[in-house]
Amino acid sequence: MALLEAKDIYRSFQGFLALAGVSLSVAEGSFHALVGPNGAGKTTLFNVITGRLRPDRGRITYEGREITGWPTFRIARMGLAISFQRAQPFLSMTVLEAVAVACLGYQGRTFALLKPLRDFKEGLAQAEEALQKVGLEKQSSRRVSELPLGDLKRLDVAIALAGRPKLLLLDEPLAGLSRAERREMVAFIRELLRKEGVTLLFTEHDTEAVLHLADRITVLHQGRVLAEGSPEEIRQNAEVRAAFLGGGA
Ligand SMILES: Nc1ncnc2c1ncn2[C@@H]1O[C@H](COP(=O)(O)OP(=O)(O)OP(=O)(O)O)[C@@H](O)[C@H]1O
Repeated sequence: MALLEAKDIYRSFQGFLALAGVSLSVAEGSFHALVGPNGAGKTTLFNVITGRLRPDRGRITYEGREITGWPTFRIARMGLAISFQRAQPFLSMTVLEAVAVACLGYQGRTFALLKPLRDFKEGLAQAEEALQKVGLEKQSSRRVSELPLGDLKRLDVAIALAGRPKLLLLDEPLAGLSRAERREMVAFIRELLRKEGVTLLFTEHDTEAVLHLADRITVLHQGRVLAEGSPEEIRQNAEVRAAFLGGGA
């Protein structure tokens, strides 16, 4: 069954068509990659799915419910997680505080004058659990801004998992990592999400990692779906090889 569906999505920027009728179906339990050369429209589609951008046309459904145009926070509360780690306010917090604040945010709580301590303690307990899941418990009192990139990416996942999502969206989770770190990150994502039963939709430029991690791949090119299939089908698709895989992107 499809957990997420995008149907015939159009989105333009000042007359430039970034998405020209894209459809995508993410099956529950799958690891689905969205790939394509620079400017193909991947981030724009992510932003439309998560409510950061409104599509000009088309529909997004999640668990069979139409969510097109819903605000991001409402979509997040339905169990569709996106990463927050690069948001400025998080950088000055400790690792534990960043995850705790995210936990409270998912539950629609804030630091009000009344009951803040009890809520925050609950948030901290959940945050500790999330940090253990990603192996960052020893870093919990470090500032987010001091973390090496590999740990920042794990924090990204911890923050997303704190909302107990069904679907996780990761935009280039391996960007900036060394070859060895990328391998480790792929194994980490795969094991953790399988254990948690989380469906994954991700973008990534590292072709080797995509072929290892994904069980379904959609290839975007110039705002359109060029191909869709299993890693093996995509690897053998001549059009894809010409437009993308052979291009070293
Ligand atoms: N806010 C914006 N204003 C104007 N043009 C935009 C905007 N956002 C995206 N675009 C354009 O839309 C096209 C698709 O961009 P998008 O960022 O979705 O591509 P992408 O596939 O994510 O690329 P990359 O792999 O480089 O991140 C690009 O030509 C980009 O310049």
